[in-house]
Amino acid sequence: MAAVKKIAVLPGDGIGPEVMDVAVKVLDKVAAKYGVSFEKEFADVGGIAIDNHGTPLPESTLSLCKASDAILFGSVGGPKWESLPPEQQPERGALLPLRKIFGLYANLRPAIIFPALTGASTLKEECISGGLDILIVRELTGGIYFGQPKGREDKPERKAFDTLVYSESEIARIARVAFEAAMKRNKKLCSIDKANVLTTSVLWREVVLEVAKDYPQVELSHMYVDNAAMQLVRNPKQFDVILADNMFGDILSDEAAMLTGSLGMLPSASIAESAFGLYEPSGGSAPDIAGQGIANPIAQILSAAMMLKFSFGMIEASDDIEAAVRKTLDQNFRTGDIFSEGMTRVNTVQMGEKIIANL
Ligand SMILES: NC(=O)c1ccc[n+]([C@@H]2O[C@H](COP(=O)([O-])OP(=O)(O)OC[C@H]3O[C@@H](n4cnc5c(N)ncnc54)[C@H](O)[C@@H]3O)[C@@H](O)[C@H]2O)c1
Ligand SMILES: CC(C)[C@H](C(=O)O)[C@@H](O)C(=O)O
Ligand SMILES: [Mg+2]
Repeated sequence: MAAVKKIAVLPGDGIGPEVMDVAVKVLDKVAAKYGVSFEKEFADVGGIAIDNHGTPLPESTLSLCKASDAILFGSVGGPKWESLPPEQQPERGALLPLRKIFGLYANLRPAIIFPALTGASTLKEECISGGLDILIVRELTGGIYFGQPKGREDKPERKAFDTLVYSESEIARIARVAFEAAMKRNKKLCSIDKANVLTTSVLWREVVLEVAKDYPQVELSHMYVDNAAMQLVRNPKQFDVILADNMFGDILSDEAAMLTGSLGMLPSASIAESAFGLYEPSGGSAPDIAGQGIANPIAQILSAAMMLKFSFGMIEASDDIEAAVRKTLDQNFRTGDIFSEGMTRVNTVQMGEKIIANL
């Protein structure tokens, strides 16, 4: 019997608990099928933690994460907590500290168009025919999200500032992750920057070029972020692996999500130097549809699959989940966000049941 893996399950806010419920049931099915055991412990994070404990990242939640092998995260935030001081809000008070505390510097966001979903993409069929498979590698613990100083002054007029800073070691380690990923894929890497304006980007390009010397088989290109945003919708098939800093990667991954049909399809893995990781959908708590039971649970389910692969080394089980998702889409089941004429509309729970039946 394999060692028991301990998972800190943090559903969070909005659609988080709705889609997490389904992902946990998928894990139960995997456990039964593979004769493994997952010890899942739930804790509050984000807005719900503010409501229940007065803080978005309670000490008890943090200790649970520290005692676990991985974190399965839903999403945090929503209108209810938006007027709190920024540092006390769910995003800045819980999600960003978790990323920093656990050194989760490598954020992998695969944007895959399942062939059955080409019709759900906003792009013309010919741009994505044959499917699409892009991996965005986003730096997650540096850049403008964390640089100091950061703050505001109110006199003589209101002024606010964030600092964009990157060191060569931060750039080199994320570049290595991207090159390694490219080696396992189509050996193409596009590094995104704004080197025509930003000094950090000049260093970014310099260091990426140095790391590239260790990966002569990888075809490396550089692209300014504004052009990249345009190229992603013009001809997304030119990309294999995209490497980006924290903020550019945030923006481009939402854009890439839409190519796949919906933000509800895009999972993510945030990993540390060790096998430890936090796994969450790339999208958020979707307050506009929360509480209606209609959210797409696939991003959360595929995030759990990434956890099996990257933190637990359970490649076969992970592939199995992906295959079950693929089969369910081939059977024409669709939540509202990816629904189109002639398909069978299902809600969150039903989508989960269909996927589990295909596992
Ligand atoms: N990792 C996170 O916890 C995370 C990520 C992004 C945003 N947020 C937070 O979420 C809140 C809402 O942010 P937002 O509205 O800008 O972005 P969002 O990602 O929550 O929603 C954007 C759009 O995508 C749709 N969408 C997202 N996930 C979906 C799913 N699974 N199924 C169907 N549709 C889905 C939403 O309905 C909405 O129309 C904010 O408080 C934001 O800070 C949290
Ligand atoms: C909620 C927010 C802090 C977060 C980010 O910007 O990293 C989100 O947009 C994401 O993409 O995970
Ligand atoms: Mg984002």
